[in-house]
Amino acid sequence: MLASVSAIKVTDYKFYVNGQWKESQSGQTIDIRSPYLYEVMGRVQAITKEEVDEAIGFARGAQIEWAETSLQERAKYLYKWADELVNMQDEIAEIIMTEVGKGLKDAKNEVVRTADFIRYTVEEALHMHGESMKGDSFPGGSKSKIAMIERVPLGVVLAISPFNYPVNLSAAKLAPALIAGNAVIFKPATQGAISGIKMIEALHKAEFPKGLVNLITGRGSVIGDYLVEHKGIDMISFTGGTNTGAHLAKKAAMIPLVLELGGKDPGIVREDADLVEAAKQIISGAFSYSGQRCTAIKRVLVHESIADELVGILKGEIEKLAVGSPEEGNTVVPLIDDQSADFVQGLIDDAIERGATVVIGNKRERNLIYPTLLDHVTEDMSAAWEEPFGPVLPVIRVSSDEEAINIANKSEFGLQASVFTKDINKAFAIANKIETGSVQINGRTERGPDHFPFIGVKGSGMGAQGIRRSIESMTREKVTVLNLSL
Ligand SMILES: NC(=O)c1ccc[n+]([C@@H]2O[C@H](COP(=O)([O-])OP(=O)(O)OC[C@H]3O[C@@H](n4cnc5c(N)ncnc54)[C@H](O)[C@@H]3O)[C@@H](O)[C@H]2O)c1
Repeated sequence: MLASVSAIKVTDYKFYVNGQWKESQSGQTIDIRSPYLYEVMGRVQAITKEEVDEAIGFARGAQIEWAETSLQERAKYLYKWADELVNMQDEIAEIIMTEVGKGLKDAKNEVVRTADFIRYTVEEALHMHGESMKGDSFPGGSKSKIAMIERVPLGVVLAISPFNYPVNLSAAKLAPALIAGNAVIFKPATQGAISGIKMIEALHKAEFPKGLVNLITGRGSVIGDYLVEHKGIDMISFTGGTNTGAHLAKKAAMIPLVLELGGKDPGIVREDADLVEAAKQIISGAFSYSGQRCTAIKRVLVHESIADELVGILKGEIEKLAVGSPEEGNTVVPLIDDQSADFVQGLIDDAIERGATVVIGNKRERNLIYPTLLDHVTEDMSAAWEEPFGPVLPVIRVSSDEEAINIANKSEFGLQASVFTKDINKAFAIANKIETGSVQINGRTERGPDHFPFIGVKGSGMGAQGIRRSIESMTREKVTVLNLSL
């Protein structure tokens, strides 16, 4: 059973516009329910379209002056924000835990990692330089023509983030946008909005210019499409599900978009792999935070000759996983809501019905799904293709590297993949053929370290994140040509 040590104090949170915390004119709020305490922990404002217009108006005004300030000056504000986050780490981590059901240690790591992210972003920006070109390198061109190429901000960036890393994935949009001279409209995931509000409380303490960052909360049905189609938005940086991302991409016309979406990352295990090490990586990849990570390992493609042995080791590792409330530091915790748990259970039920074997798991208490390992999963089962965002790991047995590559690439997703083998040549041969943004050799799939480029292809996204790439995506090149009389 889930234990609760928290006494919940329900707080009404305001939204943040022009440097002030405000209640919405709508008079309406949205309840935020803790996924494991099953109680309302707070309420956020359901803001109106007029308030969206107002926030974007303030952002547009503030951005002009902000872009004029020196990089060193902008850096000072961001460093201060990072310091304030570290000062507030206990308070913010407690909120992340209660709101999205993440263990306290991981929640605290998320906050500290975010401060590191912000600092690194500043340092990266301080070391980015433009370039110059002379005209005479092109046939017929003249030495007297010199192009100076610099990066300039895009204007107002709309940052939309998902529930699972409500602070880190939000700051991963705000920090590059701000250091590059943009203003931000930040729309956190509804479940995750209070964590986002806390992050902005830290930002408020850093005394950024008013209106530069505005946090808006509201019902997706009222403000979602309105925001995305708004003429005052110059770029959208979105992280979330593939369906939401695809919907948004259709709505947003003629502005740059970066989309980081869902995944179905395979762990490919060759015959020659160190099975004990591979199993450790796979289990941590698949089950930390109940698999609610975009880069969780979401299927195992294993050579049939070693499949029994691997499945045995995986089962042993799963037996060691702690299951229950995040307040007790468990690895497998209740899912974000009942609907998500129903979806995961549906995938398990469908696989069993079609002949998969339950090695361990298939047990549920409300939205807590016990870690489940399914063997003999075949291509006709939804578990082979759908992203569960929950603690279920399907094992698909293959007879060759080619078959593994083929099944890996048949997926609509293309985020990451892991290849486990002792043969580095084979590892590269497989990696070269895998259609994902990144391939991990002998390691679990994961986003960090945060300065690596992070790329989703096919249904997993568009464009790139990773500190330098994010700054580049939120700026454009501007060319000034000097025509000398030589
Ligand atoms: N690739 C990555 O970097 C990455 C990282 C984390 C999570 N994810 C993915 O995110 C998903 C889980 O997160 P989620 O459940 O919060 O995703 P989601 O798609 O339900 O929501 C993401 C965000 O979109 C907003 N939204 C919903 N409808 C909208 C609309 N019409 N217009 C504008 N915004 C709208 C939500 O309020 C939220 O802020 C998983 O699929 C996971 O793989 C991807």
